[in-house]
Amino acid sequence: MLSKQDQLKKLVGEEAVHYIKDGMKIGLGSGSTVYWMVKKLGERVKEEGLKVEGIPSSDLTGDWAKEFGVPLTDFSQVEGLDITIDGADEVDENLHLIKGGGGALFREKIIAQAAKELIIIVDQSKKVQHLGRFPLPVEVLPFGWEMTAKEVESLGCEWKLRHRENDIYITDNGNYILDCYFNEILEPEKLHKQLKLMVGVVETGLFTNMADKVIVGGGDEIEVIERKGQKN
Ligand SMILES: O=C(CO)[C@H](O)[C@H](O)COP(=O)(O)O
Repeated sequence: MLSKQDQLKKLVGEEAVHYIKDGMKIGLGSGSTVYWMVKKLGERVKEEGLKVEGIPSSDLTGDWAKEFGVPLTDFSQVEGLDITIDGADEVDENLHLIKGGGGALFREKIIAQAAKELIIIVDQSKKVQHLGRFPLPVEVLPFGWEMTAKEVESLGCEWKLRHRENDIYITDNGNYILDCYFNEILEPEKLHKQLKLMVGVVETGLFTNMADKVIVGGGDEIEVIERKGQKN
């Protein structure tokens, strides 16, 4: 029996598959909402003979794609993606996002940038006025991470080095993650740029001005929020 939140994740995950057309190259995000999207996409591939290829943003998503029969490719074979569908940890009123709760933010950003359209799928609990209540994941190089953490802290946050059980969490790229407690991020673009200037920072979980559509599940309803204005 799925929890109410998981029912909403399933609802929006399956809804997003309607935006996928025959022949598309698709960026496959990560997380429990994306799980439902990949599963439904696999059904369409089997039942309708849909010809699509996906690039997964994490090893786990790649495993799901194989399990559900979604053909995979990589960036040595394709020049770009038609669409990327991914979850998020927070979405603000301007469709800026925090991502990386599952630790896949770097590859998620690559597939988000490579796509003509980025669709984000969330349950209503992810909608916020300002980003920052969810700790911002920042992927950092293991070498000298302690120095990088001090630099990050100077921007006004507390941080925790992410662990999985008793071990340091290692991303699919072999890096560490600092979960940064800013509480309220009023200028996400500025903060992202400040962090990216730090030599030990690989990528941040701030996805600003990237989402084209956010599909939000709430109650029995689905709300589709479209971006206003041009992308950067
Ligand atoms: O950014 C992510 C992983 O790095 C996920 O998209 C985000 O954490 C949302 O996950 P879920 O759908 O499980 O709530």
